[in-house]
Amino acid sequence: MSPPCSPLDGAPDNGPPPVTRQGFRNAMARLGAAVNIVTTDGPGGRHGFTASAVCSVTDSPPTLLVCLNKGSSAAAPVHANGVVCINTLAAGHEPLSNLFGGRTPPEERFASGNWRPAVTGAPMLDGAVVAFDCRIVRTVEVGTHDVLFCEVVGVAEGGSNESLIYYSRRYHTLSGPTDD
Ligand SMILES: NC(=O)C1=CN([C@@H]2O[C@H](COP(=O)(O)OP(=O)(O)OC[C@H]3O[C@@H](n4cnc5c(N)ncnc54)[C@H](O)[C@@H]3O)[C@@H](O)[C@H]2O)C=CC1
Ligand SMILES: Cc1cc2nc3c(=O)[nH]c(=O)nc-3n(C[C@H](O)[C@H](O)[C@H](O)COP(=O)(O)O)c2cc1C
Repeated sequence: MSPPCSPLDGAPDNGPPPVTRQGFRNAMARLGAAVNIVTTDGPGGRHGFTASAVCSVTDSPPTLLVCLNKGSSAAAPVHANGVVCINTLAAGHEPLSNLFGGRTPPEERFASGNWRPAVTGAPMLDGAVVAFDCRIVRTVEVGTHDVLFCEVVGVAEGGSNESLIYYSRRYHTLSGPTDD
């Protein structure tokens, strides 16, 4: 019987393999993830960035985490405002994802899509699969990123049941059940 999975490339017999940045990224490219636009607004100004590194932490209190590159132009506004809205993208939002994932000035990013302020003031996207309005309750610095722990103070579920997924460095669409 064949083994359940192949041996890891480059794994020596006597210890853990060295993992390079590129090796880690290649491995991470094998994981599918929802695509989100994480927005903020307040005294630090309006900003937003595309993020796949978003994860549920606990339901009591309802908390998500977001990993934000410290070098991103969104980092200073996010920390100054202390609030974010995590907008999970639907099928057809690929251009919006690229806009918020590229080196585009913040105001040009918000020229596309319909945005309205959530209770915290962070922009919420019309047509998102779901949007989580959050206050940042804790930040932990790990390497190049800040891990933002975000307490969810409001949820808006959208009408679309087709989610945008990032997998193998490309966008895909995942369909949920239909009502009929
Ligand atoms: N967590 C992050 O900060 C992520 C950043 N990106 C950005 O988008 C660009 C294009 O990404 P891909 O086309 O997927 O090719 P890629 O080869 O740069 O990344 C492959 C995968 O590695 C992970 N990754 C990439 N950069 C990372 C980082 N700085 N820290 C932690 N994990 C990271 C992500 O899961 C990503 O999908 C990347 O160069 C990166 O700047 C993309 C996904 C996640
Ligand atoms: C599909 C996708 C997923 C991404 N995920 C993350 C992420 O989880 N965390 C992060 O800090 N940057 C992530 N990025 C990169 C940021 O969106 C991008 O660096 C930022 O919007 C542009 O940086 P700038 O504002 O400094 O120009 C992602 C980009 C793409 C296209």
